[in-house]
This record gives sequence, structure tokens and C-alpha cells, in this order.
Amino acid sequence: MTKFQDLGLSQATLKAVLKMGFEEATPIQAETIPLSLENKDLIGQAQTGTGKTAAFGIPLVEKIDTSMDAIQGIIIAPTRELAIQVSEELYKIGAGKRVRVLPIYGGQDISRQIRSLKKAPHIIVGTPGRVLDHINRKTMRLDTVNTVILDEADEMLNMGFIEDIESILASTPTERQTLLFSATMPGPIQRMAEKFMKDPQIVRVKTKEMTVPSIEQYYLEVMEKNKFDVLTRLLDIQSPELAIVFGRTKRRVDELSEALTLRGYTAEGIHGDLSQAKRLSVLRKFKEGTIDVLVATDVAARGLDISGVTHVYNFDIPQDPESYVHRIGRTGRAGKTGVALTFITPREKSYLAVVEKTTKRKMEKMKAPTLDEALEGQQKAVVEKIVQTIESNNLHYYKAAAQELLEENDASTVIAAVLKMLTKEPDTTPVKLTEEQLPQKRERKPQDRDRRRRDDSRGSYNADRNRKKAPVKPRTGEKRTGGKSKPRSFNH
Ligand SMILES: Nc1ncnc2c1ncn2[C@@H]1O[C@H](COP(=O)(O)OP(=O)(O)OP(=O)(O)O)[C@@H](O)[C@H]1O
Ligand SMILES: [Mg+2]
Repeated sequence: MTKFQDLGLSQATLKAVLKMGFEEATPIQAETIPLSLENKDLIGQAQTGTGKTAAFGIPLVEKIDTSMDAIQGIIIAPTRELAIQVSEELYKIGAGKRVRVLPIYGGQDISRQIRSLKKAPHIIVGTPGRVLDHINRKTMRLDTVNTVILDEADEMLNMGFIEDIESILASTPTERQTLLFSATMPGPIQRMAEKFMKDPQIVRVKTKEMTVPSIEQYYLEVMEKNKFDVLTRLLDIQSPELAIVFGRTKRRVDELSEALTLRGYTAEGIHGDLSQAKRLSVLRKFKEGTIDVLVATDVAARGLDISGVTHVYNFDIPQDPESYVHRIGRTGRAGKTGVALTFITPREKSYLAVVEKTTKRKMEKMKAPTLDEALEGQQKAVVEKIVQTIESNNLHYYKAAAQELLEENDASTVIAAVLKMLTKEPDTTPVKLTEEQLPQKRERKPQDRDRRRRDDSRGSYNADRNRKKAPVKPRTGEKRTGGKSKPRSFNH
């Protein structure tokens, strides 16, 4: 186990990291921080939720010369939400040194960004399109940059940002350090990436499987037309604290979130066609627990670190095995446990093996629950609530009425009535869902992905195309974990 104290960090950075509640470095942090401090180019691959952000964030902050009012590091991320999240983490890491970190993403008022850029940030965290926009407008100069980091590198290269990335790199000095991080790095993408790196070291945290062992993985064979009922039954039985349901396309996400709402769940969708303000408010509500179910496209959820996500439901099987890894990785983060369930229609059956071959982990078969089991699950949840209420022992106002009821009825009848009233009976309100099919598998070529993105055949997430002016402040302190409170360590 590597302690942060053993990594040769400055007191200011060390203090900031310890204040974040980190005690020991995770394996990817222990392996890449020393290399990165030596200015090596590297590709870092480690499972979801194992601290890749701090792995690149700590050495970057460490190398910033705060006496210089110039941009020294730039991090590119595929989505706005991720750019905000990464900039918040970098801000915390850099708090001791007073490093200035600025998120730059599409959908935010550009003149405000220009004003912020004039305040000489040291680190930029941005989405490709908007960063390029500033370079072209000459409102941001990257000729003082020493370090470029691509977070979720494979996704950005795969989804058609390659040209944007190349243009951004071209405006940085050639002697820069380039770092790529992701939980997945398919061979062709890696080879493409190596073209703009210098003799990169590939750091792969060696694990038996690509997914996190603490995530229980199940699959359910379900006919397309039964998927929704099965989903709601599972939600009733498993009563997840926070759940993410993944749908294949934006339309699917919209229809699913409407259908869930209609059946009485607090659900909202997130995808790239929503305004920036809406996307941030949906995420905030989910983090606060005002929404229990977040319905998302894969790209929308890449890299997002939301603590308390206990269940991930793949309503539609993901298109690539890599997407599967990232989707289920929204749970079981930082050593926590999680449950992932994937629906497979009869014609998708063979695809299961493809996913399992990539992840090197078998999914366990689960039987679709019946309506009765769902009812039982809901009843159990209510009984638990009643027991908790009894334990909280704050019932004196209700005692007289209870006595009165018991004088006229026997106890089990009264309790049964209470249970019936409190139990959310499985709802069979009809809902509308357009059928979705897994597109024919094709060879992965970046230009294909590019086309796919524009076609919107998958739930793409245009990080920068939606240029509506919706100024939003990056918020801090909304994560459920974090802050300086209790020490956090992974259960290795
Ligand atoms: N050394 C550490 N000790 C405890 N917690 C940590 C440590 N490093 C990071 N964390 C926390 O673990 C969580 C996951 O980290 P992070 O988001 O960086 O994961 P990731 O590897 O980038 O995952 P993904 O592949 O999904 O993007 C965050 O809440 C982060 O603050
Ligand atoms: Mg990450």
C-alpha cells in the first residue's frame, strides 16, 4: 500500500489530498504519479471508480508554478458535466497551492468565459469544441502549456473528436507531456493515440477482470415487450437508493423517464439534447436524492462520480463492451459495492458472450420477478419502514387513535390495512415505448463513430454542439461523499 506521504509531494498538495479524505493511494495513483512527476507521456488504464482523476490531477497540480500567471495544464473531457466534476476535484487538490482551475465548456456564456480566462488560470478543464472555439478566437493561448491530459481518451477519439483534439494539441508546445486516461482502451484507439505521444508508457493496473469485483453482475432474459414491467418490478423489489437506467438512444431515455414517472417513480432523463441548465439540474436532483432513478444514455454518464448509486440497469444492452464497463462502473466506486443488471432479448443472446469476453467476468443469470414478488418486495420495504418508525419511538400522538382502532378490530386487521395503504402496489398503467434494436455490429472505425454521432443513432452526447446560452455556475460541495469529513479508503 502506498501512502501519499511516500510519493514525494509538497506539503501543500499533500495536505490538500489528505483533507479530501484520501489516506492511501489507489494502485493507478501509486503507479502513475511518480512517472507523471518525471514528465513521462503515459496511457493509464484502470477500473472505473479507482481514482484516475486524482492520478492525473495530483502530479499536474504539483507541477504548476503559481508564480506564473499562465495556463500550464489542460484537461480535455468528453462532456460538460465531466469537465465540471474534474475541475472541482482539481480545485480541491490544488487548494493548498492556490492553483486556479477554470472549467470551459459549451452551453456556457462565452463572454463570461473570456472574462474568467483573463484572470490567468493555471489549469483549464474543457470540452473539445469549446476549447477549440477559444483557441480560434484567440481568447485562450496554450503556448505555455506543459501538460495535456485526455480524460476518457478512448471515448473522445472514438466519438469523432479526433480532429478537434489534434487541433488543440497542435496549439500546444511540442515538448509537452501528454497523458491519456480511461477504464477502457481498445487496441485501435490506443494505436491512434500513440501517434501524438512521445514513447508513452502504458500503465495498466493488473486485475483479473476489467470490471470492479465488488459489482454483482446479472443478466435477465426478457422479451422486448416485457422489459418495462420487469424493470419496475425489479425497482420495487430491490428498492435501490439511487439507480441509473441506461437506454440506447435519446428517444428511449425520454420515453423511459416519462413511463417511469407515469408509474409513480421519481425519475428524470439526461442526454445531449437537453439544455445545459436542465442537464445540470437533473444531475443535482439525482445527487441530492430528489430523483431516485436517473435515465441516461451511455455517453451522458461517462466518468460521472455520483456516490450512493447502488444499482445500474441496462434496459438496453450497450452497443460496445466498453460502454458496458463504463455504464456499470457508475456503481461500486471507491471500494463500495453495487449491483448491475442487464436485460437481454432473445436475439441479443449471443452478444452476452461478447461482453463477457471483454470484461473477463461472467454475469449471473437472474429470473425476471413476477408481479407477486414485486408486491412482496414493496411490502417488505414498508414493513422495514414501520420497524424503523417503531424504533424511533416518537409515537405518543398516535397512541390514542391506535387504541380506538384496536377496540373495534383485531390487531392483525388494523396492521394489514396500514400495510395496504402504505404499500405501492405494482402499477400496470400502460406506457408507450418505441421498440429499439441493437444495430448490426460493425467494425469499429473512428469515422463510423463520427457518423453515428451525427446520425444520432446512439444516445450521443454533443458536448459542444448545443450552444444555447445558459450560464451556469459550477457548483461545489454537492457530492455526498468528499469534503474533509471522514477518511475514505478503498477496500483492497
Ligand atoms: N486515494 C483515494 N482514496 C479514497 N478515495 C479516493 C482516492 N482517490 C480517489 N478517490 C475517490 O474515488 C472516487 C472515484 O474516483 P474517480 O472519479 O477519479 O474514478 P475514475 O477512475 O476516474 O473512474 P471512471 O473510470 O468511472 O472515470 C471519487 O469520489 C474520488 O474522490
Ligand atoms: Mg474518471
